[in-house]
Amino acid sequence: MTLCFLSEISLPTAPSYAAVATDEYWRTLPTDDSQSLLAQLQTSLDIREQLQFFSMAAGNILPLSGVELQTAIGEFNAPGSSEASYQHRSLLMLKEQCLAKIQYSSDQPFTPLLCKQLQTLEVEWLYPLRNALVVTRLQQMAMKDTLTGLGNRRFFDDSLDKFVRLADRLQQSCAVILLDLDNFKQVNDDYGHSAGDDILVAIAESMHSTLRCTDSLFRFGGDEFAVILSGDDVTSTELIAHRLVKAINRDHRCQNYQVTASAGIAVWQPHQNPNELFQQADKALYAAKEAGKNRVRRA
Ligand SMILES: Nc1nc2c(ncn2[C@@H]2O[C@H](COP(=O)(O)OP(=O)(O)OP(=O)(O)O)[C@@H](O)[C@H]2O)c(=O)[nH]1
Repeated sequence: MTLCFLSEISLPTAPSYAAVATDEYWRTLPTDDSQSLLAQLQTSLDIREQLQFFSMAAGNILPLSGVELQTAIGEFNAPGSSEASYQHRSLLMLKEQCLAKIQYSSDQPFTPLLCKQLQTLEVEWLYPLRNALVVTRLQQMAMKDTLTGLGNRRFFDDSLDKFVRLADRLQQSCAVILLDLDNFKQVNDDYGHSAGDDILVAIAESMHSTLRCTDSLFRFGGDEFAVILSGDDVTSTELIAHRLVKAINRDHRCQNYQVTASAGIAVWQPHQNPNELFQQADKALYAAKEAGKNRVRRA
């Protein structure tokens, strides 16, 4: 028996259902039979955790190799999910509202009886899932800048904290790029606030397409953006900062309004706290402005 699933499991009572479904060992694990699925689902507002509970219960109906949930806020897979010969799809509907599409995979066919049993289980999930979706959506909204859709200042602060702690623990590195538009006030003054907003959106798009999806990009404040890099990407911090500044230079909308950008970068040093790292990047940004704007400076 491969125990590799165990390390991925955060909930002691909810191991990967894929492992449960395919291995005898799991039946000997202590389980809390007194807890119904509904009671378990009600202990969490985290969609991944709920999916784990649900998948465990579904895995008792037939051996499953995967459960995939598609919702308006993202797609989620039960841990250990893999492809199999048979699929069964279902819509999780609550009062004519489609909360999610669910797809089960198994090496056994889904008979009408099994489908009915799965449906009974799905009904138990509807309200807890609805609550988890609402909470997750609200959390996402609280972390987003409404104009550009990028992460906001709060998200940046949380992320920087996490990246620094991770760097410390794994003895890796991380870096911050702070980027501030040059002469942006002039756009608002000359062409109006709405033209300024359009430029901010265009710049967010342009920066987003310049970065890889693993990079974390935030709109930090009015015309300030931030990027956090970690792991191997840190060695390319300077290159990435130059690429971002160039991308803004090349954007025809920025050219039209004569908007450029300055960037300051700082690479995390062991034992530095997030605030110190940020202050360093901010100083470097100030130096880039002082040196004539439209350039990158390193702390
Ligand atoms: N359109 C728009 N403007 C904003 C928004 N948030 C902040 N601003 C404006 O952004 C400008 C930022 O000010 P500064 O950073 O001092 O202006 P700047 O001209 O870029 O100055 P330098 O950084 O020295 O080049 C201010 O005029 C703010 O009113 C927003 O959401 N939309």
